[in-house]
Amino acid sequence: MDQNAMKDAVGRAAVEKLVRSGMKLGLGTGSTAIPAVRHIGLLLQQGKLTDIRAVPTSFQTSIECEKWGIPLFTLNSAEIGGSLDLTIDGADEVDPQGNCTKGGGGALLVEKVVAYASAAYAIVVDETKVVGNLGLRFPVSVEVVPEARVTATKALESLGAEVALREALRKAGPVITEHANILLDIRFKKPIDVAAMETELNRIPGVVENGLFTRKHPTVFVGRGDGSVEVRE
Ligand SMILES: O=C[C@H](O)[C@H](O)[C@H](O)COP(=O)(O)O
Repeated sequence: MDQNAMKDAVGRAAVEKLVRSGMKLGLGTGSTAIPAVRHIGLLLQQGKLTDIRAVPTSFQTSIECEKWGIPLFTLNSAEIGGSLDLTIDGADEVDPQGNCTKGGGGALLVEKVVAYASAAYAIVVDETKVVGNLGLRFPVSVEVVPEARVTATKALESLGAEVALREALRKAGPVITEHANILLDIRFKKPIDVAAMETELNRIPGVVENGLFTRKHPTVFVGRGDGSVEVRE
């Protein structure tokens, strides 16, 4: 089974197991979360799901919801009231405890606000994302105000990280996030205390948010090459 089919299968499995009519849902970003969004859209169109109120985590997710007619709100909307029943999202890496890193698609800021406002949290990944320790192979994303690029880089290096400014692919210059910030990609040479590091990174002046997600205990859906989906509660 190829990776796209795996992502479809894992997204569908999470929706089938967890999404119910009447829910206030946070919807994630990226190539693994979007198939879950599509499946919700399909179930709505088929009348198998009703009364879904969705909060998207990015421009990409909003567009997908618009395509499917999924009713969109913000966390501030009266219909949402700042709390969600469930959020389904992807991840860059996930460890055996369910801690994860996010932000490979640049959407970590709203993703974290939405995740931490959700009663239940589900992560959908393919098996290549499961690691023993976070941040050694795939970098941890750190969203920083542009004015703090150099000072934040120095502070991150003093925490033992290798730091790289995320460059845009088809534009000269850095990636600019949906909130007009830059992204620093940081990689560690040895295992870190992920919960402590999530707090520590946000203490650096100019850091808006970081891609370590350690304060929720998600249900993790892992798509495997043989087409099966493992559910880790
Ligand atoms: O900023 C993007 C998000 O955190 C994504 O959920 C994460 O990067 C995983 O994306 P994908 O499923 O495309 O690998």
